Amino acid sequence: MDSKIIVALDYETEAEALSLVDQIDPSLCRLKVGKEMFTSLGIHFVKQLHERKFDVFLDLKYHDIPNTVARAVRSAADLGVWMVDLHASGGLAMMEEAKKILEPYGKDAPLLIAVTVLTSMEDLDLLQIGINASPLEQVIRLSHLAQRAGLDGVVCSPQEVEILRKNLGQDFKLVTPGIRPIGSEFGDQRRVMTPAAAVRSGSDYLVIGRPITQAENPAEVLRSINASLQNS
Ligand SMILES: O=c1ccn([C@@H]2O[C@H](COP(=O)(O)O)[C@@H](O)[C@H]2O)c(=O)[nH]1
Repeated sequence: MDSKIIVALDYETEAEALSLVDQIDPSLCRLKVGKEMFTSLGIHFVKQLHERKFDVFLDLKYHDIPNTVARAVRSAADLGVWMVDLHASGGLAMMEEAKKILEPYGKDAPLLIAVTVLTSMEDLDLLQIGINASPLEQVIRLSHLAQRAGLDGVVCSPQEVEILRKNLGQDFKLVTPGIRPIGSEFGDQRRVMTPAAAVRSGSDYLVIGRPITQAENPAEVLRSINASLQNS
């Protein structure tokens, strides 16, 4: 099975994360390492996941001058991650330089995707940082920019997937956090959807953290979400 689920391993300790990882199989999901675990554990942790044959999405959301971001992306490629991301709001030149530095890696290059508008943000949040556009308008604008830079896809809310798919084609990867199974708490997420609805809308990958990681039996919840996607 090639699961669409990417589990966001947002844990305080390596032991907690590995206790889940060691109960599951790479056919059930890919794994996302974000700022919390990478800051405390670094590449050693990513290597442990690779040793267990999991594909790793390194979610550090780079945002800096083009040279700095491109070099960070190259380090991610050298680490052998499956996917890596940057913020589209860093601009076209930054995204182009990051894409260019991956050319020597050919088919071994990681997927390079751009974060558009964080799924925790709504209209007011954008207004407060000087963006007078709805999240949807801004996501569309930044997704077109990412595609123009040659990136492989974007991170967006599942609520934006249908329209992006029509505009950007079948091959452009749409990676969606903001996934909340019925009955689970939204927490800080705002632009959300259930796993099955996200898949029906056309999401390529569903990033799911707390609904799995904070569950009493995370491995069981992962299995049941996978099962719910079989008929979507
Ligand atoms: O727009 C974005 C971009 C990234 N994320 C990350 O996804 C997970 C979601 O975790 P949940 O616990 O399911 O909310 C988390 O690691 C975020 O850093 C996002 O949520 N939204």
